Amino acid sequence: MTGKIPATVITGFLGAGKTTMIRNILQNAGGRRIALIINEFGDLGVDGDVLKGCGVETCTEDDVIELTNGCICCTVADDFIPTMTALLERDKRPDHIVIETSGLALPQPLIAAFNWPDIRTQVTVDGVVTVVDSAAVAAGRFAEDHDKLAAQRVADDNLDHESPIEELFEDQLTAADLIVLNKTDLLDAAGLDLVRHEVAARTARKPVLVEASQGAVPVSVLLGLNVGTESDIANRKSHHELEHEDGEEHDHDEFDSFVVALDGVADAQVLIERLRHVIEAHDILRLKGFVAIEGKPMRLLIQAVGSRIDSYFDRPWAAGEPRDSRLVVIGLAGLDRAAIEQAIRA
Ligand SMILES: Nc1nc2c(ncn2[C@@H]2O[C@H](COP(=O)(O)OP(=O)(O)OP(=O)(O)O)[C@@H](O)[C@H]2O)c(=O)[nH]1
Repeated sequence: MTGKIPATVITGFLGAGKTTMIRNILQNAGGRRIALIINEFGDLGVDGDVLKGCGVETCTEDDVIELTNGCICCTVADDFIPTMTALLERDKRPDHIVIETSGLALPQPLIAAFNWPDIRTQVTVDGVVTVVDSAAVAAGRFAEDHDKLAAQRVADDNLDHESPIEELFEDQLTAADLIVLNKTDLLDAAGLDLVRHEVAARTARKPVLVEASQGAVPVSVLLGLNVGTESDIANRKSHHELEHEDGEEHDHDEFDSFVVALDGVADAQVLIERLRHVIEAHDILRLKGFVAIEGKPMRLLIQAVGSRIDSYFDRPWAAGEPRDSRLVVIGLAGLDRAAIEQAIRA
């Protein structure tokens, strides 16, 4: 075996643009054989599907491995390590491994897993890239919402944290070797300046910041950082690790996710307007999935981050493929599932 295989960990909050950036990496890989490990919260596998459908020749279905368990950090031993081991046993080993964490994952335990004896000898963390939704930062989505927190505390005595979203955002920044301020197309210069300061203020470390739109960062900037991050975990502790130095497990009770299945949808625009309304009424953080529109040969991909909704027909339904319409909904714990399902299906 020649040197260790570099692995890039791509993290960032729900909807920041991780999958979009990875797609850009695959399209510009320059012949490099890249294996992808993708983890998603909410078991619908939308990201894997988007990437498998990206039509990049160098990226075959075999090279996209999905861990649909939701939280890479909690499943490190159960899922991630055997997946990684199997990948390393393949005849054709990848030149580079890219791991997309779920938008709700703490990257720290994942990075620590690279110190497992079987893995450490064969792979090294090239670097941790944290993708930031600059528009969401500018809109104050990661700043503490005191009213909402107070309401959550009333509902749950055990809430020992500050805002779970804010903590997670900071933990993902703290893990970074490189921070991509994405979605700059949605901001003006002053807004971007504010985001730069806000992000820098939320991590004691000083990782490099790059700005991007649609995750378009040159591959030469993203890959080949050569940091060996697994040897530097002591400097990147999460809030949770700092609070519980005994390494107590964290859980995701703070977030909630479920899938809504729809029957035939007649009009895409009507559905999207309805979704916008539901997202705002129920404070949904992320909603995505595929929908069959009656009479249309293509499936509609829906991607909502907060109340910003993107949608496009991504590919024709395959012959014999069930035309299922399913949307994954993610929000803070306590989502009113029955009301949301009813409103989406109305
Ligand atoms: N306007 C704008 N939209 C973007 C940009 N980058 C990504 N998006 C959109 O934001 C939405 C979420 O992008 P994804 O790449 O799926 O985000 P993600 O971080 O992988 O999301 P999760 O896996 O759910 O955490 C999609 O609708 C993208 O098209 C950008 O730079 N500008």
